[in-house]
Parts: sequence; structure tokens; C-alpha cells
Amino acid sequence: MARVDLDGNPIKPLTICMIGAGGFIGSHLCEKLMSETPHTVLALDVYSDKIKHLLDPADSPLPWAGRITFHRLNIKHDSRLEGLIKMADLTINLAAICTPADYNTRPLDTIYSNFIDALPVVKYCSENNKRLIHFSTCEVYGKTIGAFLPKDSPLRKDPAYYVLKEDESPCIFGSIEKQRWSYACAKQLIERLIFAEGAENGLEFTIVRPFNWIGPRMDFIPGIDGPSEGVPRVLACFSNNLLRGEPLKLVDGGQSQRTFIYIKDAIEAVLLMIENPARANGHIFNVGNPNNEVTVRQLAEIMIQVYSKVSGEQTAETPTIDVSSKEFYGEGYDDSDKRIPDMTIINKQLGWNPKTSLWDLLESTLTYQHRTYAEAVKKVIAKPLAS
Ligand SMILES: NC(=O)c1ccc[n+]([C@@H]2O[C@H](COP(=O)([O-])OP(=O)(O)OC[C@H]3O[C@@H](n4cnc5c(N)ncnc54)[C@H](O)[C@@H]3O)[C@@H](O)[C@H]2O)c1
Ligand SMILES: O=c1ccn([C@@H]2O[C@H](COP(=O)(O)OP(=O)(O)O[C@H]3OC[C@](O)(CO)[C@H]3O)[C@@H](O)[C@H]2O)c(=O)[nH]1
Repeated sequence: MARVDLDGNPIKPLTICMIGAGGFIGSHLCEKLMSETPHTVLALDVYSDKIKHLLDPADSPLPWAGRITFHRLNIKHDSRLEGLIKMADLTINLAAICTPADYNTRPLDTIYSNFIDALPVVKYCSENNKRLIHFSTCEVYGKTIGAFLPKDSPLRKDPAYYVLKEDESPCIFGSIEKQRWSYACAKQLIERLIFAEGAENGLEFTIVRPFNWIGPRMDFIPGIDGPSEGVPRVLACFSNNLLRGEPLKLVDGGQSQRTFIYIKDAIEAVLLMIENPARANGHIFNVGNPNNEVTVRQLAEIMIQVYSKVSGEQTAETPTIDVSSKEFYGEGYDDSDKRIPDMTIINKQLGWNPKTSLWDLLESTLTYQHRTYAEAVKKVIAKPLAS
């Protein structure tokens, strides 16, 4: 049965240059493209661990063999980049430093990674008339307008003061010494550059603003498949604490709110953008799940319950502890208070909506985390401290 797009037109096989394909989102996108579409992927990244199951035909060739090739390269300085973009019909750029612990501690690397290093990708796409899907972040909205109202103002409950809409909401960051915002500001400027390339030079672009996508293979477990002193994003931080039977650390009491979406729901939206260029070009899309809003404290409480169910282990004596952001992240940290995506544009253009509840996505993700890491963590804990 020939695959058709949302307007009933046959979908032609594409060659996709995917930069950052070895990451969390990239690995799920490669899985989807290989298992459900005829498209070819040029997978560019410095690492391939998370996609090696798609690459190495152990003994018998995989059904998609030949449709995905890995190119180990750093886009900061690699002459192969332009040639790979020219070979493809579409470039998807996922490459970034995107873990908040780095934004205030490695601000220069963060700004270079999210703005400077993306410049040649945009240039090569524009000069060669190639379509670009660029991954930005929900963090470009920064804080809500409501965050500046008095704490007890009833207007804080008015959606006009907190719903984040691609073509209306401002970008509100903290002051310069709050270097946490180095990332969001770099992402905002690359968005503005891409938008200007579209306006002035006709670049066909789509910008994606992910709202906390979570699932298997997100980041790393410190001391197991990442540096012991590394600080990943909250899913991996809390998973690490649960695996080790430690209290989950709630930064500044865990009062910030987030909406979390299952990676598999989000990948459906990206595939619609890839295969419906007429509906996606020229648009910025929020991709999130407004029905899954929790405070970080509530996230911790749910993850503790789900992990106990999945692992069969008792909940720790002290399940959570409050820590200051200064202690946990260091100087210059600041935070987004609330992230509710407006869904009007993605509903209208692509007819897409998320499906998976927070409990269900955490159950499948923590099942993966426990199956993948529990044994290794037990060994590390059991090892006598180096004398
Ligand atoms: N996961 C989310 O919830 C989320 C939310 C908002 C924005 N995003 C954005 O989506 C994109 C992908 O995020 P992710 O969660 O998959 O992160 P990730 O860190 O798992 O993936 C990023 C990948 O890019 C690669 N990369 C970075 N710099 C590179 C370079 N110079 N050359 C080659 N490869 C390089 C890394 O090796 C990594 O594999 C990022 O742009 C991020 O800002 C993700
Ligand atoms: O052990 C922990 C770790 C984190 N927190 C708090 O959880 C909130 C979420 O933190 P995190 O997952 O690190 O990331 P953010 O949501 O703040 O930002 C990300 O969202 C999108 C993206 O662009 C890419 O993924 C990135 O910037 C936060 O409030 C932490 O303080 C905690 O309490 N305990």
C-alpha cells in the first residue's frame, strides 16, 4: 500500500541528513524512519552508541540495511558537512549542548554549540536550496508573563499569562549574569537567523520547539554510561537516584512546573513534518503534551511510585530532599516557571495530538531504566570504596 501524505499525495523516498542522529531524539527518529518509511538517513554525530543497534548487522543484514549510514564527524570543523547536506533532500539539525547543568557552567561552549556551530548548517542549506528542520527548544519562551505578577494575583490562573504560543508569546529571560539563559538566547538567535533566511533568501525551514520529551536513552546514568560527576536532565537524575536508593533532589523545592511528553508521541509529529513539507515549511511548532503538567516535586512523587512498582523495591526512608539551585547547579542558575504549549498551529497544520499519559510514559521508561541499569548500579554500589 503506497504511503500518502495528509493531502493524499504519494510520499516519495527522501535522503535525510540528520545531524546529531546519535542522540536521544535522533536515535528514536532513526528507528522510526528505518522501521516505518522508505527514507534514507545519513546519520552524522560524534557518537553512535545509541544507534549502533540500527547500524551493525550482527550476522544477518537488517531489513533496512543500506538505508542508514553513520558518518562520525564534529560539525564544528569538518569539510565533509557541506557535501553531505548537498547529497540530501532535507537536513534535520539536532546537534546541541542541551543539558541545563552546562548552561551556567560552560556558557561559551553552550553559546557556540547552539548558535555559532549551527551557522554553517543554515548557510549550506540556504545556498544549496535544501530544506531544513531545525531543533530549537521550548526554553526560548523563558519565563511566563504570569511569573512577574504578585504571587497571589488571580491573573496567574488566566491562560493569557502562561500559555506559550509560537507566533505571539515573547521570549523572557533573566539578567545577563543569570548565565542559565545562554542556551535559550542562543537558540532564539539561531531561530531569528533561520526565519530571516526564509524571509530574505527563500530558505524552506521548519523550527521545532520540544517541550520536555522523555523516554528510554535520554542522557546517561552518572558513573554507569556517563561521567560520575555529570549532571543530566531531570529524568536521568531521578532515575539515577532511584536506581541507587538515594533521595531525589528537589531544586529549590521542586516548585517549577513542566509538561512531559513521551518520545514516541513526539516522533510522530516530527515524521508528519518530514513528510508534509507544504504544511510544515515556514512554521515554528510547539511539540509537547499540555495534559501532562506537574511540578518537579509531583514528578518525583510519581516516579517514586512507578519505580517501586517496576522494581519491586521498597521506597527509600527519605524519598526526596530539597536542595538550593546554587548548591545543585552553581552560580547563575535561573529557571522557567511553567511551560504549557499552545497546540493551535500544530493541530491546524498537521492534525497531530499527543496520546500517552505521564504515568504510562514513566512506566515504560522506568521499566527500560531498571532493566538496563539495575545490575550495573548494584555492582558499583557493592564495590568496596577504593582504599
Ligand atoms: N529532549 C528534549 O526534551 C529537548 C527539549 C528541548 C530541545 N531539545 C533540542 O533537541 C535537540 C536534540 O536533543 P536531545 O535530547 O536528543 O539531546 P542529545 O544531547 O541526546 O543529542 C544531541 C546530539 O548532538 C550531538 N552533537 C552535539 N554537538 C555536535 C557537534 N558539534 N557535531 C556533531 N554532533 C554533535 C551529540 O553528540 C548528541 O548525540 C537539541 O537541539 C536540543 O536543544 C530537546
Ligand atoms: O535532580 C534534579 C534535576 C532537575 N531538577 C529540576 O527539574 C526541572 C527540569 O530540569 P531539566 O530536565 O534538567 O531541564 P529543563 O526542563 O529545565 O530544561 C530542558 O528543557 C528543554 C531543554 O532545552 C532540552 O531538554 C532543556 O533546557 C528544573 O526545574 C530543574 O531545576 C531537580 O529538581 N532535580
